[in-house]
Amino acid sequence: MLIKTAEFVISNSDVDKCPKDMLPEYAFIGRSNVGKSSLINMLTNHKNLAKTSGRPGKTQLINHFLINKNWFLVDLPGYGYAKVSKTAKRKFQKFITNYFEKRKQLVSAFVLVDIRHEPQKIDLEFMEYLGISEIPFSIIFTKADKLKPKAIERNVEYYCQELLKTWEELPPHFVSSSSKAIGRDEVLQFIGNTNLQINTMR
Ligand SMILES: Nc1nc2c(ncn2[C@@H]2O[C@H](COP(=O)(O)OP(=O)(O)OP(=O)(O)O)[C@@H](O)[C@H]2O)c(=O)[nH]1
Ligand SMILES: [Mg+2]
Repeated sequence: MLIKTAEFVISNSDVDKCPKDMLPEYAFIGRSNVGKSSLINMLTNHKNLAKTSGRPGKTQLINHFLINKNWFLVDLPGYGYAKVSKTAKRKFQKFITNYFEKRKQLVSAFVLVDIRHEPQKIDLEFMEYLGISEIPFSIIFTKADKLKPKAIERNVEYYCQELLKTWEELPPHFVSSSSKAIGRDEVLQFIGNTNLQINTMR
């Protein structure tokens, strides 16, 4: 999958206001600061297409980026950001779950987890939610540049073993680094292999 063009289209908190085109889309979700927006920039080879920050809570809305004029990458806000009020958290959760439940154009989600961390309850619960909702997803282990190859292998293996305690099958998974462009070809190839098919049964 070659990315020739990538352009920002719209940001909003209302799934009903997302682009109406029936174009396939892929959404990036995970804890605040895990590297969702950076990964979108790395995949599209754009420095500042999606806004990133060293501080968690940068992305606050659903952001649609049109790729090659015929499919979307979607940057979502992160979950698990402690400094947000309970009311803000509830409001946020609602528009994210609305997005996942209503968005027919969503082909697959990518759940990002920091490769340095042990499996976190909030991520495992989110994956369970996707499973129950029958939304296909893959895992992307981010910030691989922070670890040596041996540690990468060990952490991925450990994560997979933990997943197999509750999942019958492992979801597709990738290792990435946005600063070193690791995982770019694999993720883009995976997207290409899904044939950009919208599941009209959802
Ligand atoms: N070393 C390293 N740092 C990264 C990588 N990806 C992201 N970062 C850094 O992690 C921080 C957060 O990155 P973002 O892409 O803004 O994270 P996000 O998941 O979009 O965060 P929210 O929008 O707040 O949910 C920034 O300081 C990035 O530079 C990576 O692959 N390697
Ligand atoms: Mg972000």
